[in-house]
Amino acid sequence: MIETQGLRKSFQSRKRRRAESDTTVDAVRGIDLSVGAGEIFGFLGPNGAGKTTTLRMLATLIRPDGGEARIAGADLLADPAEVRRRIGYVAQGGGTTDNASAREELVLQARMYGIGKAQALQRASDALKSFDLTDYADRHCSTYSGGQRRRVDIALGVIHEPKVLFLDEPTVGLDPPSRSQVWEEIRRLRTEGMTVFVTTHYLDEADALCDRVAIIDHGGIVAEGTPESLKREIAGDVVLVGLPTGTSAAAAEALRGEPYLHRLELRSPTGAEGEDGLRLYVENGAAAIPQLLRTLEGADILPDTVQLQRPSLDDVFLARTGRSIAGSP
Ligand SMILES: Nc1ncnc2c1ncn2[C@@H]1O[C@H](COP(=O)(O)OP(=O)(O)OP(=O)(O)O)[C@@H](O)[C@H]1O
Repeated sequence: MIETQGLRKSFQSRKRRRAESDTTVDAVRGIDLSVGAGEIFGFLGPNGAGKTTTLRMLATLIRPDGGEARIAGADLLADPAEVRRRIGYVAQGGGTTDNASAREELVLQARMYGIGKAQALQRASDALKSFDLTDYADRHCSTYSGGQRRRVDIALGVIHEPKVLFLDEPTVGLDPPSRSQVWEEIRRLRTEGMTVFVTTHYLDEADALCDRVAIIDHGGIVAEGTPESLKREIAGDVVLVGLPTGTSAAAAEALRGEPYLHRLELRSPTGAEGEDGLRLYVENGAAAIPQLLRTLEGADILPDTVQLQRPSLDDVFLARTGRSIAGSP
């Protein structure tokens, strides 16, 4: 449903002062993607990784500098108007106006896609029902909660029944219940046969919502697969050790070479700067913990905390890039 080869885009960032020269930002550096019909496909990466730029190219809002793409059977470069008819796009900030109601917005959006008045009214009222918005349908959008407004945004994105829906960071700023409701709406669209391409920098969102995930960093894909298959790459368990300040280098030194240890990162359990800790990738966490405690005791180091975790998508990102998504700028 979405196929891309070598898609790329650079921006010239203008000089701030005369003495400075213009610089080129390679926002997307050749991306190959293949998204099947009816999939929820996640595009996961830290801020500035190139997610929005990729999405905006696929949604025909900016022209790629190179590469090719076909979306819902139409060619992105040769026939962007046809691509536009077959897709829906919901931008990060959404598209609702304060002083219009959800019903008015939906009817207007349907009319803009050339749908007749009677049918537009019918589609609006069907959408209000399926997105659970009927109770506030005729109030101004300015009175809606963040979650209600987000549901209106998504309803606007699918009013013309597109084959593919692009969502840019759909749950930013939402509280946990609203977030779950938005996930439910996205899953419902999948059961109706829609293909959904969603960008996110939330690890749990990619993990819980998406059938497949591509992880992007510095404009390139660093890993791709189902959340489960990506996590399986990181064999074994993760043990997070919180340590007294100033002891992590000595603790790492003491543990290096232990037979049960696959890899070791100097990183506090919360990822916060200034805190000491280790992230240990081990074969079997329950067996490794007593052994590592003995080794640390032998080096006169008493950990503050020890936690056992299953690998997360952040561990996949860490393994591929040496950095954490959660700790990236
Ligand atoms: N119009 C522009 N002019 C110059 N640089 C740009 C422009 N748009 C994006 N960039 C740069 O391209 C890179 C990728 O940006 P992009 O917005 O695609 O990232 P993102 O992964 O969507 O990040 P975020 O989650 O913060 O939105 C960044 O370095 C950004 O500063």
